[in-house]
Amino acid sequence: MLLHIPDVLSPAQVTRMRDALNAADWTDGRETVGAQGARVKRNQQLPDGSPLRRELGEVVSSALAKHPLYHAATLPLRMLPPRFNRYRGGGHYGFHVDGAVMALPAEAGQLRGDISCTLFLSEPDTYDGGELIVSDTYGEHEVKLPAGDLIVYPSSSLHRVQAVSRGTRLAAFFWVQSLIRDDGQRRLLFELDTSIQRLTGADPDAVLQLTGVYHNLLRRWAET
Ligand SMILES: O=C(O)CCC(=O)C(=O)O
Ligand SMILES: [Fe+2]
Repeated sequence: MLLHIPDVLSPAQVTRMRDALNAADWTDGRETVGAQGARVKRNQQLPDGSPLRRELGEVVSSALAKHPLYHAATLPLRMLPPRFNRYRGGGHYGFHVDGAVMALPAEAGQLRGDISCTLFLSEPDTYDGGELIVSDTYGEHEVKLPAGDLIVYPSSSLHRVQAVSRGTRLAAFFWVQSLIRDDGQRRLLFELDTSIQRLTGADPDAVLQLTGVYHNLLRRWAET
């Protein structure tokens, strides 16, 4: 499921983040991928160990923790601390698939990447190109969102970032291991949850029964 989650960061948070990123030291994005990814990746990232990455990553993580739509859509079990990237002057990232299993920091074990996330930090009219293109069984989807908005999509999808021919595209990106590994099951739960929210107040008995169904499906399918 490809889902647009608006307003993860406020305009003030985005502005503060962009100011800090514009003054930051950047490193070659190829440092965090294997040989296959390095062949198609032409962007820059904040160094993994940089204090700024940690500080801004915590702002993103705590904004997500408070976002009901993000929780309903991803059912997160754990996430990799966000990284930050920058594309400009023709920077791009060709078609690739994200790694299936990644190491968590501080030897905290591993994460299975179920869901890939990009949080846009530059306003779309300040750069040309930079669309995230996600390919799935229904074709290719082009995504370019307002600053502060998030796109989530299955990590199993091939995806790429179009070259940025004017301006600068800044973003945060990260991976989530979901309680629900299967994208189809996660989508069903999300649709059920969304309908229950809409019904709330209308028919308390029906809402109670459907809430039971939701939790019992989650109980069947969740892996912790
Ligand atoms: O910049 C983006 O939107 C996506 C980056 C990406 O696909 C990756 O780093 O694996
Ligand atoms: Fe990727």
